[in-house]
Amino acid sequence: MYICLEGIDGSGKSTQIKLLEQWLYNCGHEVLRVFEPTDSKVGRLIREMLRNPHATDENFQRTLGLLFAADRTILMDKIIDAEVEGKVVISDRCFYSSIAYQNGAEWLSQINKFARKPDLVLLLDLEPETALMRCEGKDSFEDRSFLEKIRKKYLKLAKEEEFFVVNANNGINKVHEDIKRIVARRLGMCV
Ligand SMILES: Nc1ncnc2c1ncn2[C@@H]1O[C@H](COP(=O)(O)OP(=O)(O)OP(=O)(O)O)[C@@H](O)[C@H]1O
Ligand SMILES: Cc1cn([C@H]2C[C@H](O)[C@@H](COP(=O)(O)O)O2)c(=O)[nH]c1=O
Repeated sequence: MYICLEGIDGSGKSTQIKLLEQWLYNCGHEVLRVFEPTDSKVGRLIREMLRNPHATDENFQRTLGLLFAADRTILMDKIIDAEVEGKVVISDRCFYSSIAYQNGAEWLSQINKFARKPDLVLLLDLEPETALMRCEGKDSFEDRSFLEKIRKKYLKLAKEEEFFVVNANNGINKVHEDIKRIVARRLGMCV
């Protein structure tokens, strides 16, 4: 089972994924936690590029789209191996981040054709204003109007791809409870 948490910067993905990992582990599941960009050479290059002040330029975004696809392709073996071993894979972002953040769904789908689609996607949804207040100015995408656009794209994707939308305006514990309920149902567990 491959589960992905998506959402704009500062929506609480890292916080929730750690709680989810601990809960799944306590319930007796073997878990692999991954994140994108990864800590591969390509992932580290991406993080460096994200510090660029021109990060929202069109060609810069195209280059990032290609690098994210490469980074993701490298990650796939690890995910597939873990699934074969019966682990639950939980991922902080996946292919859908590229669709939301970079432009051009068609060419992005082409270059991501080796990326496995998650079995379950949870979208942590909240207003960019709140997300920005929670962030610490970590990278150059943290701009209100930009995040507004990204949020709209995510909500559109959620309808098209049947994501579970979680209200991330709530407190950490309530968001965790909501996520647990959705994941438990999918894994056939009781909460
Ligand atoms: N539900 C919540 N209510 C209030 N604060 C929260 C909540 N969830 C997370 N936070 C805080 O908001 C900040 C951002 O959270 P977190 O790093 O988990 O988000 P993220 O989606 O992983 O961000 P990014 O995409 O930028 O890495 C952290 O300081 C975290 O403690
Ligand atoms: C996977 C992926 C990520 N991004 C962006 C989204 C964020 O601004 C950063 C990643 O940092 P975070 O700590 O996980 O928030 O990268 C993107 O633009 N495209 C992608 O495919």
